[in-house]
Parts: sequence; C-alpha cells; structure tokens
Amino acid sequence: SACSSRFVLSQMHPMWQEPLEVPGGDRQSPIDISIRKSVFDPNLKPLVTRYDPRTCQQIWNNGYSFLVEYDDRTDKSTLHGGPLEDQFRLCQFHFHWGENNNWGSEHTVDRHLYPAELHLVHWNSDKYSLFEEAVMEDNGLAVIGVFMKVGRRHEGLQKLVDALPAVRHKDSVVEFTKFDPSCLLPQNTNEYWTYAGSLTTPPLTEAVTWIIMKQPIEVSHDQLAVFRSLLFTSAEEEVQKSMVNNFRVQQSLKDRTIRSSFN
Ligand SMILES: NS(=O)(=O)N=C1NCCCN1
Ligand SMILES: [Zn+2]
Repeated sequence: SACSSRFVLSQMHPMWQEPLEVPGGDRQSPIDISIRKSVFDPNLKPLVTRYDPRTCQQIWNNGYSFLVEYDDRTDKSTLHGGPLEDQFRLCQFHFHWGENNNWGSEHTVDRHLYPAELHLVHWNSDKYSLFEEAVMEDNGLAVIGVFMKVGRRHEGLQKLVDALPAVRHKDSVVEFTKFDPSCLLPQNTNEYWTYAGSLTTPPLTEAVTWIIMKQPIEVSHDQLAVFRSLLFTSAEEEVQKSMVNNFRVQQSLKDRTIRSSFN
C-alpha cells in the first residue's frame, strides 16, 4: 500500500544517529507530556475510528519496527473527530519498545516510561490523495499513540505476535489479513492528550497531529519478549542485531501547548 513509505527506507538512518538538521525543528516528536502543563479543551470531541479488517494486508519488518499495513486506496478504515477537522485514512500501525520492561515508549507522561508504545498512522484523505503527499503537509497526518504496560496477555495482540517469527529479519514481509486494530485501543478513547508534532522516524516531517491515549493497554511479559526477538538486520548480514530500543530521543516542547480532552 502507498503508506508502506518504501521511499523512506532509502533515507533511513539508524535510530541512534539523529540527522544533523530536521525540517523546521520547532514541532518535533516525541515529547514528555507534563500533566500540569496540559490545558483542558472542552471543545475536543470524542474520537471516531471506523476500521474495516478486510483492508488489512501484510506485516513488514522495515529494519526499524514491524508495520501492519492496510489498503488505503479507499476510505474504508478511517479516523475523524477528536481534534481533527478532516477525515483521515489508516495506512499502517507499528510499535516502539525497549530491551527490557523499564523503558521503550517514545512519549512519556510526567517522565513515566512505558515498556512499549503503539502508533496507528493515518493521513488526511479529505485534502490529499496519497500518504506520500500528506507526509509533507502540516495537517497531513494523525497518529494515535497507545501506551503498553506489562500485565494480562492481550488476546487480540496474540494473532500479531504469532506472525512475528515469519518477519524476523529486515525486509521480510508476510501476508496478514482480517485484523481489526480497534482491538488494540483502550476501552476509554475519550481521554487523550493532543499536540502538533512530527514523525519520530524519517522523514521526521512536522506533519503530525498526535493523539495520545491516557489509558494504556495491557500486554504480557512474554508477548513483549517476542517483539524483542525481531532483528534490525537482514538475513544475509553476518552480525545479527536484535530489534530493541527503537525509539527516538525526546525533543523540546518549544512554543507548544498540549491539550487534554479531560479535566
Ligand atoms: N513513529 S512515527 O512517528 O509514526 N513515524 C513514521 N515514519 C514514517 C511513516 C510512518 N510513521
Ligand atoms: Zn512510531
């Protein structure tokens, strides 16, 4: 699908070598969400997600994370409401995690680190016709962030976990269908923070309206361990590197306000 953003692969730098300059630089992500600095906005609406599992296509290890990619050629899996004025189309979701359960999320809440974070990536299909186009525009993308904490096994996630050994190496792809990503959202999606930010992996463009869920989802220790069995490296590379700590360093808030949908 268009959103697999293969063009990004060519510009990709390993996480640990931040590019020297980033586009703009005054609305970069991720950030710490300071609860006392966030401002309650009573005009924020409930989030509306309508995901059609039939648009789910494949899982791909892009050497950064693993992406579950959706057919985004029509408006079948969409997001609107919340802070958004337009309708956005789901193109993929992926995760960021650590080498252990003490860290791994990209965003933090009052400096609290979670072991992992889910990103559901959508692009503005009211204003643009391709992900690649929207990724360059300041109102082009909307990413829902969901924190993950260690607890009960997540039954919906398990189908995804079982498919991971098939995409162990960078550039491997496997068919993956009929997955409804709404099972990965917390039961309360009315409480979130939202702010203007950027992609946290190249092209790092300042195109993202971030919507970070307050309520984390629970996944088991063993499910996270399978994430860590993935590799950054392709099958033919001699030295294999385990895919862990694939999060970006936090960025300055600069002149931004984080709004909350709850008091
Ligand atoms: N972690 S992130 O901000 O979602 N970054 C992304 N970069 C490229 C395409 C999709 N997402
Ligand atoms: Zn991400």
